Amino acid sequence: MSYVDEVLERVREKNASEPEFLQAVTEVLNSLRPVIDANEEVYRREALLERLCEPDRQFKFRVPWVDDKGQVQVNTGYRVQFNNSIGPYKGGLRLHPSVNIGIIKFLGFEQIFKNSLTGLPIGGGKGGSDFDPKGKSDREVMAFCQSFMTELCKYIGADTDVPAGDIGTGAREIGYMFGQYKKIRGLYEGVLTGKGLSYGGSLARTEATGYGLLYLTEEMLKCNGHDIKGKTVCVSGSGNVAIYATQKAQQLGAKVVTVSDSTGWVYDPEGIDVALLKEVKEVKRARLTEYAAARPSAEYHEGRGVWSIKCDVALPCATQNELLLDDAKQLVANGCIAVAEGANMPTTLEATEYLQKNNVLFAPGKAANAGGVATSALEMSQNSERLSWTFEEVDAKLQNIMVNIFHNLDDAAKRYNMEGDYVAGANIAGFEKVADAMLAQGVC
Ligand SMILES: NC(=O)C1=CN([C@@H]2O[C@H](COP(=O)(O)OP(=O)(O)OC[C@H]3O[C@@H](n4cnc5c(N)ncnc54)[C@H](O)[C@@H]3O)[C@@H](O)[C@H]2O)C=CC1
Ligand SMILES: O=C(O)CCC(=O)C(=O)O
Repeated sequence: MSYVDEVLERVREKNASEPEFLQAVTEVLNSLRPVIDANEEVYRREALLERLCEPDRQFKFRVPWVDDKGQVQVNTGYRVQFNNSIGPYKGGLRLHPSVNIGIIKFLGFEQIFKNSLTGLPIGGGKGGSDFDPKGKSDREVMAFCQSFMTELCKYIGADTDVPAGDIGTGAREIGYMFGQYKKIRGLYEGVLTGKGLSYGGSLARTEATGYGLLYLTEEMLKCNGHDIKGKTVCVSGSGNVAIYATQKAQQLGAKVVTVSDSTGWVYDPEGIDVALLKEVKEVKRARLTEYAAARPSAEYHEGRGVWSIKCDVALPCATQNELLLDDAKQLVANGCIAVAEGANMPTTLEATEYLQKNNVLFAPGKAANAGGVATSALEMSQNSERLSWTFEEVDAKLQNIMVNIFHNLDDAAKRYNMEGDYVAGANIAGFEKVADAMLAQGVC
């Protein structure tokens, strides 16, 4: 049995109740086969893959807090410190009722390769809680965040582990967590990214994941003889990533015609009105029904359906496993030429394979959405040097990083005779640096 198959079997046995983690490991290890085969003796002796698939450590803790009625509520908090061979653990905090250890492990595992692809010195980690900020008052969100940080602050620090936002964690939550960290630890340091601009945040971090997604998509299209200008784009989600992906796509001359949330979706053939979307989602924290009510050209539909709309480019920006095989078939039938993942692992393995087999350009999330964490690393640099850069400086660095990521994964795929397979290219390019660092640092 090959080394990859042996490790996959062991990982499946050990993590049988964590389907998302198994999905992520299976995708990565399968596409690394040519690299592993070429170095099998050393990797096997050093148990490199076993070490890569086992987090350095994981924390699970109780998060008690008091709601507005005086009732004590209890949630579960997690932080998985997956791999710090190339830098301090770095990765977001997800606040969503679906959060469990398997989801945090899949996200932390993906983060190792994504962070490596940025070219910046950051390792992989992820955390979160099953707390749902939706429908909670600001006071309740603050109470939760303070309690969450009261425990988390024991394990993190500007040079050890630097969390950030993810689903359900935006500037408000990061602010409350930063305040609590500072109060308990007595340190004013860059322990979190995505901070507000008045206390150490970076310009362009809010926009970075969505903008970065478009910079990479634009480069991928250009290198394959297409222009983003004039293209019709379907976006899913309507959170941080979706909003700024939509904004940048429209700035680049494309037309975005859909967005969605967990209850429904909007089709707006005249193009999504970003100012209205921001008002509904960022200011009012309301449902998309409010967008449709205020926009005569928009249709609102319950449930899922974004991928049924004809488009040239699809940008899944909501959550994992939201683009299924049937969606992929529909996209291909409608003439879609490119899919770039704004979310983490939004496309199932079967859907990805189908898209690739049908010559749809496919940019995986660990490359396409790396602009967020890359800009977080730029925020860490600014915090360390006690300076802040202009929006234009950060945006230019982001653009450069995203274009480089595309070329690195394109080159990696070509080196292993898999030209055009950007999934394999991203995994290989991300893996090589981490593997070198792990081997150089000995058995640890
Ligand atoms: N915020 C960031 O900088 C980064 C985020 N990501 C990923 O992008 C994705 C979106 O994250 P954000 O925009 O930050 O979160 P967000 O909390 O701002 O927005 C999440 C969006 O997804 C939708 N959503 C959540 N669960 C859903 C479901 N089950 N079905 C349909 N829609 C659902 C929500 O309604 C919302 O529109 C996630 O996969 C996240 O891990 C990846 C890289 C960086
Ligand atoms: O900005 C960060 O540190 C993390 C962003 C994130 O969670 C992600 O890339 O999925």
